[in-house]
Formats: sequence, structure tokens, C-alpha cells
Amino acid sequence: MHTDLARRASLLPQLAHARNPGMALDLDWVASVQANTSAIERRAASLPGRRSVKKDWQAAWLCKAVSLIDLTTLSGDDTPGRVQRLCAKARQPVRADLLAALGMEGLTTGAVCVYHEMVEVAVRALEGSSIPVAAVSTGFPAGLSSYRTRLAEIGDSVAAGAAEIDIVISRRHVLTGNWQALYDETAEMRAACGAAHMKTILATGELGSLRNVARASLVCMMAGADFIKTSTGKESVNATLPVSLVMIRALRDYHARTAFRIGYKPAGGISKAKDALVYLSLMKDELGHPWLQPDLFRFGASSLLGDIERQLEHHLTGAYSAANRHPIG
Ligand SMILES: O=C[C@H](O)COP(=O)(O)O
Repeated sequence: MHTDLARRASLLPQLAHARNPGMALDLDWVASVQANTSAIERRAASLPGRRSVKKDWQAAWLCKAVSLIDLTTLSGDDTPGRVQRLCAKARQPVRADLLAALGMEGLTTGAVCVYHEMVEVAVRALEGSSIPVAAVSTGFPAGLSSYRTRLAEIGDSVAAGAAEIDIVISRRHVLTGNWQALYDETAEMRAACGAAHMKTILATGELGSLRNVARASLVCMMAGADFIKTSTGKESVNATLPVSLVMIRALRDYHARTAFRIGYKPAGGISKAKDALVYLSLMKDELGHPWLQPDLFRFGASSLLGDIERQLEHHLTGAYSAANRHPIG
């Protein structure tokens, strides 16, 4: 890997951080959390208009974004063949000639994310790489199957080789303010994950208010979440900048109080390279450099990679290729 571009993209090895052990549920802290919706919306609206990075720096940041993608397929018509193609794309996310010209050989996505039935296929297809497989779990996307089934699903995906488990929370516990129930379920799910890292999907589009998003984020971190994730990609509203500001500030508060860093995964509807750059600059501004590594940040995305590859090609050649030349990702 070319050291200068890799340095700009911050892809050189970083120090690992300690895993969140969780803490007792602190209801006073949860009750004290507020969200000033109009201030948050104003700040979010100003983000896309800010001056963006250009030229080599932009290429470096786009490579960085690639390294942070949970390359995802979550469709009812997923097949082993589709998952194998996706895994090949995760191993080599950008055309070899483009990677060579950028000096970024060896670049991979952060993970591959699939349904349980596809975990073994993905694990086999990624053998010999260090790309983890993430499984969506616990009755994804609605989270309304029996509690026993949801817990068992986690164990099954871990046994099949998933190193990361994306659980969905019970939205009703948030909507009814039953923080104890949310905490207990999430803590038990974290225990079921064992060594696998747990991302808690809040399904923010279904939580009713930004204050609920802030409180649910906090409760999930108290229960031991390794990541908080916005959405399943199946809600009518998925990742947004206002929701991201709220969740990112919850991460900052949790870190300030406990010294533990929890990861962030915006997911659903992020399909443009320019949007990815806005998210990265938001992370850098609000949380700083440590949160721009794959252990603390991921994009959950099924179609972002294709647009990033087109932008990298444009950066190198001055021309865009047709989107159908980048069929996967
Ligand atoms: O977790 C990932 C999401 O399901 C992906 O959503 P997307 O297909 O809108 O990119």
C-alpha cells in the first residue's frame, strides 16, 4: 500500500481499544437526556453545504470510506452465488487497475453483512482474509419474533462463524419508556453474542422523537453494545444527519462518563460518495480521529460502494463509467 495515500486515508494500523463491558442501568442519567430538535435540525442542515475535501485528499477519504463499509445484502432472494460475488467484491472492492494507480492494493471493506442463512457461505468465501462476517439477528427487521427465538438466533449465527451480530431492539420498549426492559433484553443479547461484537439497531425512524433516540442509544450502551446503529434499511426513514448528531453526541457523553468508546453505524439509504464524505467529516468534527477506524465506525450500505468506485475512477481518469459496470456494491 502506498504510504502517503494510506496515511491520508488513515488506513495504517491503529491501537485497539477496550471493549465496552456495559454498566448498571442508570435511570437518572437516562431521564436527564434531552434533545433540542430545532437546534439539531439546523446544525444537520448546514453539514452537506460545508466545503468538502478535494483531489488526492478526496480520493484518500473515499478509500477510507470503502474500508468502513459493511457491504450488505439483505434480500429475500439472496442466494449463495450472490453472497459469494459480494464477498469477492469485499476482498477487492475497487477495480485492480484503479487500486494500483491509487497505491491502495490490499484495500478491503470493513465487513460483509448478511442474513443468518448466508453466514456460512460468506465465512467460507472470505476465508484467508481478515474481513469479518456480520449477521443481522433477533427477528430482523421488526424484532417481533419470540424472545426465545431471538436469543437462539444469535447463538446460531455465532456458531456459524459470524464475528459481528447486528441485533434489532424492541421499539415498543422505547415507545412506552420501559428502559428496564430494553436494558435487560439488550444485556442478555450481548451475553449471547459472547466474543462476537454486538451492534444494536435502534430503527430510529420508528422511535417517535430524537429524545427517544438519545435515550435508547444510552440504554443500549449501558447494556454493553459495541456499536449503536441507526436502522435496518427497511424502515420508511433510515439513517439521517439529525439522528446521527444525536447518536454521536450520546457516544461522546458515554465516553466522557465511562472512558469507553462505542462504535457508530449509520445504515440504510446511504448510496452516494458525497454523503459518505459528509458522515466522515461529521465523525471527525464531533468525535475525532479514533472514531474513523473500522472498530468504531461502519457504513451499513448495499449500494454505496458502486458510487465510490465511480468517483475514484473519475478522479484517476477524468471520466465516469456507466453505473452498470459496477454491478455489485
Ligand atoms: O444495514 C444495512 C442496510 O440494510 C443497508 O441499507 P441500504 O440497502 O439502504 O444500503
